[in-house]
Amino acid sequence: MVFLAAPSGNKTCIMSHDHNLMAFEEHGLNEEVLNVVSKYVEGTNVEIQERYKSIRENNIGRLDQQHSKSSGEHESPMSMNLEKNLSDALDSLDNLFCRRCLIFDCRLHGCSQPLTYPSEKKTVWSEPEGDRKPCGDQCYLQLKVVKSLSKDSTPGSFQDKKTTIVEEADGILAPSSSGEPGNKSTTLPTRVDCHGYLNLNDPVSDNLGKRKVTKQSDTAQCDSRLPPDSQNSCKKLKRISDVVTLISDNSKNLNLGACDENKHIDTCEILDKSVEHTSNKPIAPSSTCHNENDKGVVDGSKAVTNETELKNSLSSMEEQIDGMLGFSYWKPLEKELYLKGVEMFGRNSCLIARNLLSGLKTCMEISSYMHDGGVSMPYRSIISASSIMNDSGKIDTECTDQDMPSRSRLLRKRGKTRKFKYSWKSAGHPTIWKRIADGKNQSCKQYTPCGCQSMCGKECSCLSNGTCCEKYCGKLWGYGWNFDEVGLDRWPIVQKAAKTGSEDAIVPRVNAEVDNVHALLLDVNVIQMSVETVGCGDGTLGEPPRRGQSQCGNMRLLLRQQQRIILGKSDVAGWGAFLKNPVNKNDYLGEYTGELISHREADKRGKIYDRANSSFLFDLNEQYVLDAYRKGDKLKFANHSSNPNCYAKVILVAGDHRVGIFAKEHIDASEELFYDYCYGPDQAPPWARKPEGSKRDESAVPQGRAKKHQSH
Ligand SMILES: C[S@@+](CC[C@H](N)C(=O)[O-])C[C@H]1O[C@@H](n2cnc3c(N)ncnc32)[C@H](O)[C@@H]1O
Repeated sequence: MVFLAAPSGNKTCIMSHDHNLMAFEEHGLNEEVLNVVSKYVEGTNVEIQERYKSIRENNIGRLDQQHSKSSGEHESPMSMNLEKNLSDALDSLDNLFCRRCLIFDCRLHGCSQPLTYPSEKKTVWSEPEGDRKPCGDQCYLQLKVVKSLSKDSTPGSFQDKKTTIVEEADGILAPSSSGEPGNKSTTLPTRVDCHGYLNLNDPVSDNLGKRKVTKQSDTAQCDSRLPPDSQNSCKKLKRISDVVTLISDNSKNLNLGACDENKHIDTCEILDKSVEHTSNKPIAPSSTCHNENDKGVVDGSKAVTNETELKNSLSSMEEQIDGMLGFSYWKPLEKELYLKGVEMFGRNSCLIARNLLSGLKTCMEISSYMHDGGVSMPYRSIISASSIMNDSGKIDTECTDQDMPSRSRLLRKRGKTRKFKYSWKSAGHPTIWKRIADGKNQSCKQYTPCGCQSMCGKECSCLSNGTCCEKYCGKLWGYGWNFDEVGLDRWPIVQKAAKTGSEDAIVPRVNAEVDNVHALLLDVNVIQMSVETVGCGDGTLGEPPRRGQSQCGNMRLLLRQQQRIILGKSDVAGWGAFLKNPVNKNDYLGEYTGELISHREADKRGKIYDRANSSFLFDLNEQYVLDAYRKGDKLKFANHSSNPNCYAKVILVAGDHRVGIFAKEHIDASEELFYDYCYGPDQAPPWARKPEGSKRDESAVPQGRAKKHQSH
């Protein structure tokens, strides 16, 4: 029984806790449950019982109503309620969780980011599979350790016993492939504890040898001439028989860890009964399962007269077994979280476990579920009450990643009409990416360095790609590395080297492979730089780089090399931004930051802001608007002027559009900063309208680029 309440010592109000309610719903209102719950919540058993009853009475009408509407899913009202809450919570997760930064409410990448598919996910931020480190004791990668151990095995080792369990650990095979010759069959953890994972540290794991493990050829022995349904039933049957055999064989030796030994024995008894029950079902000759291992478990020679009955029987039996073993029984809530995890992180059980199923399922369990057709399980529950068959009679474990129904399809099947948020077309990419998608910038990639051997000029590929120089640009690789990569303590050395060009601290020629450069930079003794070739342009879209600068212009935003800004009472309106130290023309002053919101959202907010005659909206690109009302830096207080001393520029930095504020001229210390909000024609509020006859300052922000949102 899993209780999700606060741990003891931090008692919580039971009846406000859906989870505890669920416990009663699931396990009944008996003494044992009450005892457990009372450990976590205030009150005596009687009080808890009474409170539960009263809350249930209050809720039951509403919940039952919901329940009766459900289409054949046999879930408790409480769990449905939980699912509903979960669905709401997942909505926020969808909207607010940044797939790139892996934080909530990231201000660089905006809301409702597009779904990232596993294949894409890996290239964006996941480590390659091979480099991945186990996420913990219960990581599925731990099974790889077994695999590597087994390679060096002596007689009696895992490999020697031809177990396929270690192969499963690779997380490659889905049960769907199990029927093909040469493929590995579904396997089970050798040592099953309450959580159903393999405890490699336990000598009991050696019991693997006693298990009648499924051999590679087992599944192939299912008659390939049988119809798919029968073959799959056969495989399913075998899997169950494996479990039973495993349990039976090891029942005396297995230490179930936290499990009660008696409970385990009970489990075996029940399993035996289940098996008996199943084996009594006649099996058709055509469905014969010629598996030696199944002997004594399922009589493969008997005829099936009612295949549906068999399937149902298998289904319920497997559920029963799964539930008892605890490792593959997935509650609707967990399935939902799992599905969401796959959407967000791809088939990465480590990340799913850590981010979405922490405390509910281990990485190994998730991995096993994933490769056991788990991806399709929620689908299964929607289509059919049976846990085996779907509408078309295909066994669901046949579903692969590609088969996985999209969330929208799931929702449609549930009768919901929520708008599908994740489509490739509605992707919230910055404008430049859209242009790439339109085919206008085919060669542009996010981190493609320009490779200019000397000062970037008009020929710089960054410019022709429509993107700015990024951190790997040019010869001055050192400047392309941020603090995280070089190390904060070493960065000043790199900077100094870049500025002075002193050859004692540095040696040119760092334009090697990126990885090598990384390595070189970590050891500053061997850093080599070509200092005379600094400068990759200032990263402004479409603008040629500036020559003669002592450093690469586009690094300033990235490196946050900004001026000190002071907040003070404006000479013009409300608060204003002031400069602490003097700056020169074109110096970078700082960034205009805020919440990244859609234009639609900005329109809504703009109406509200306009009523207060104070707006912090800034049009970033075709997709996004920055709203600095709640978030942002001091520069958000810079006021508008048609004759400003600053200008704002949208710059593409490492794939993100960001707004830099630059000095339009020399500015003295303590001066107030102004820039042109660039309101569109006829849209400027009265205070932003130019006096009659005055000429617009065309050198300011280009029209349609960095401009205040058109609300006034
Ligand atoms: C981004 S805020 C600037 C900070 C603002 N002064 C404050 O105290 O919060 C923009 C708002 O400041 C006011 N504002 C900015 N420039 C102005 C100007 N030149 N004249 C009058 N009001 C101005 C407008 O209300 C505008 O919506």
